[in-house]
Amino acid sequence: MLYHVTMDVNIPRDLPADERADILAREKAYSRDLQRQGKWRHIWRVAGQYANVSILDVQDNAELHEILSGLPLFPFMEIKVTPLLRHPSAIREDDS
Ligand SMILES: O=C(O)CC1=CCC(=O)O1
Repeated sequence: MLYHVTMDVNIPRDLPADERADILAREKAYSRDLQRQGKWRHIWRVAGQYANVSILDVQDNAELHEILSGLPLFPFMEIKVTPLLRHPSAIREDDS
């Protein structure tokens, strides 16, 4: 199943710099691993915001929840999920 996910990040200003750097490094490794697995298909920065728009391709709601709640930045994110399905007018065969 495909999901459109928006992640707004809000890291507290008083978080120690070394802790912040550690979380960001783990976040990057975690998302890159999922991208390599094909589960995290797209990640885009939202211009002018500390936020991203992502497309995830996972088995079901339970797997999506497991992945999102495992994000190192999860405690500092507001996440919105929209389930997607193929549009009847879509012409790309390799994109569902
Ligand atoms: O910087 C972000 O948008 C948060 C994030 C999610 C996955 C990742 O690598 O960074």
